[in-house]
Amino acid sequence: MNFIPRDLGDYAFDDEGRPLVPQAVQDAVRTLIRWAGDDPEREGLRDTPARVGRAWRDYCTGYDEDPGRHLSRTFEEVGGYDEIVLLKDIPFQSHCEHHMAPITGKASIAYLPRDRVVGISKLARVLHGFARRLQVQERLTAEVAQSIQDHLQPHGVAVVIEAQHGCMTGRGVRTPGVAMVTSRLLGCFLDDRASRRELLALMGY
Ligand SMILES: Nc1nc2c(ncn2[C@@H]2O[C@H](COP(=O)(O)OP(=O)(O)OP(=O)(O)O)[C@@H](O)[C@H]2O)c(=O)[nH]1
Ligand SMILES: [Zn+2]
Repeated sequence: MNFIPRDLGDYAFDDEGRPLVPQAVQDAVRTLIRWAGDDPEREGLRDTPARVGRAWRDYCTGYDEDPGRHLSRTFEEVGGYDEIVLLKDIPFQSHCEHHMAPITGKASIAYLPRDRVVGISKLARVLHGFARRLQVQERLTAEVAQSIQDHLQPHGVAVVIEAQHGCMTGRGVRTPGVAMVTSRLLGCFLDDRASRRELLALMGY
């Protein structure tokens, strides 16, 4: 799993339980403020470097976990249920690795259980574990699908993500209102047309 050790020191927390932000991180934010054209010493910006550091710890908590761990607790007794399980339109936020701009969207995650199911919230937890990192949407989609495949070994997995990229709306091409759609289908959803049709109908596509 893709754990990246932070090379700026161990986590430490202040009296209120907030993470302390290393000086190097605060200096980097101060430099960025200067580069943006403002004065990091003016009153309104004085605490901003520490806030930004804490915010980025918060955006990127996915590096602190193996999202697949959420899938380790499974249930076998589900009354013989052997149809598609779909968690639809899960809202999420991520950040693009090119500009570190927000990616906001929704994901639909489905699987066809073989003999084990997971608590349904765990599918959303897996999504957030991969989303709270610097990402491209294609990799996020593939990682969520592969994690479910590896841990549950179901008959099939499908992940469809629709998202808007802040780097396309607030800057650059400045084109709001467009959604990027990505999908990863595995197992029966890839190989079997009837399963795929049923899945896409359930998802509303
Ligand atoms: N495929 C893909 N592209 C992404 C994603 N997030 C951001 N991008 C794109 O990454 C590309 C980076 O392109 P570059 O030409 O290196 O960077 P840039 O000069 O800032 O590009 P513009 O955004 O077109 O101004 C841009 O086209 C972004 O729209 C993503 O999740 N998947
Ligand atoms: Zn971007």
